[in-house]
Amino acid sequence: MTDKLKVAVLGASGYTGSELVRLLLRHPRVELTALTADSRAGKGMAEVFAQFSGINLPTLVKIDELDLGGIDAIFCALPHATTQIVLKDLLAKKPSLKIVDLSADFRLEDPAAYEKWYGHAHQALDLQQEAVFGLVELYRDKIKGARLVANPGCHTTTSILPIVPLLKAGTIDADEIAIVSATGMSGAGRAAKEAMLFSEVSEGINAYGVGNHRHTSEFDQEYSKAAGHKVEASFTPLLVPMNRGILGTIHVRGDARKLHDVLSKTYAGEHFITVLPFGQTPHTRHIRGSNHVQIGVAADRREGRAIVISALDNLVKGASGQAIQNLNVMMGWPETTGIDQIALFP
Ligand SMILES: NC(=O)C1=CN([C@@H]2O[C@H](COP(=O)(O)OP(=O)(O)OC[C@H]3O[C@@H](n4cnc5c(N)ncnc54)[C@H](OP(=O)(O)O)[C@@H]3O)[C@@H](O)[C@H]2O)C=CC1
Ligand SMILES: CC(=O)N[C@@H](CCC(=O)OP(=O)(O)O)C(=O)O
Repeated sequence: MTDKLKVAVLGASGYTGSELVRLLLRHPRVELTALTADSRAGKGMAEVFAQFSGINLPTLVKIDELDLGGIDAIFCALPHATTQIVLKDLLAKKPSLKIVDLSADFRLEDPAAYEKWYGHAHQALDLQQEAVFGLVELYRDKIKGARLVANPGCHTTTSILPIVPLLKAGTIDADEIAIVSATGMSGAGRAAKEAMLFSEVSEGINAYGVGNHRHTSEFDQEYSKAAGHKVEASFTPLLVPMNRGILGTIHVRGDARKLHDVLSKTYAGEHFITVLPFGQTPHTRHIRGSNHVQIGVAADRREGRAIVISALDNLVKGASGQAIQNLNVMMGWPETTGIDQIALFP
């Protein structure tokens, strides 16, 4: 037990926090030392999530009750804006902490872009500059030496992974990328919201954040870096009445066979990314509960255009699984440690 990394999960009473606890309980090199909550502080995990009944876990405490002396690393699963204030304070108290943050607070490199998309000035600019964008398959080397890693958003992980290699290879027209990304409802978190009630969401599907969803800023940043010039993709998220999963459908201009070839070669050695045979496209059922991403490429009937489809679980590769993959890289552990389970199917 003594050589295990002592880990705290901030926001363990939320969806991504509880998913971290579920996954970390199977991680052989981590000891879950502290769990925090806000309104649910003082409760046991089993009172908040019955799936943890009978499991021995620390009681949920407020963040200011944490004993940092006994903590080596932190997963932060708190709301945007709150996160930057909390992490600035914790790192000032204990600079040696390793942190993987699941919020959007440290994903954008440009403070002006943050201010534009999030409506206020960043409160921890030094940390924003220090943070590494936590998409392991693209930034593995930088993540290795990082103290603070910013896990990307779930919609963005889904559609950055297939498009960045194509932009780097110059095989698609950077001015013609249109993403429609369908998400399950757990992406909205556990806090009660009228728009997320069963009767508001079931038996229907709707677009939201049309033309101005804040994830657009992450696409702009990563697509522009890959292309070497400014890229602005079109992005429309859809809310569908399922619990987990994201399916990104991306329309591009390029030769479908070539795109498939580039993606197959790029991801040939990646454990968590599967490029399906040409013409075959993924289903969210086949990645549910796993850290895997499945990518398909099909030819559009219009010559010179292609359709790329990508699927992942928003709570795993889109959040908590990817966060653990990041910690594994930061610690120099095998990248799949604790997160190599196959999807839950049917
Ligand atoms: N859900 C998803 O699929 C994804 C979410 N994310 C991001 O991850 C983060 C967490 O999301 P999610 O788990 O869905 O959110 P939830 O709403 O389910 O959980 C939020 C957690 O934060 C705690 N909390 C809320 N306000 C405060 C505060 N002021 N101080 C301290 N703790 C607070 C809550 O405590 P309590 O319940 O006790 O009030 C709860 O534990 C967000 O930044 C989100 O954008 C990123 C990728 C995917
Ligand atoms: C259904 C739903 O509301 N989903 C969230 C995505 C959550 C996520 O990945 O992203 P952030 O960490 O950037 O919040 C949304 O569209 O804002």
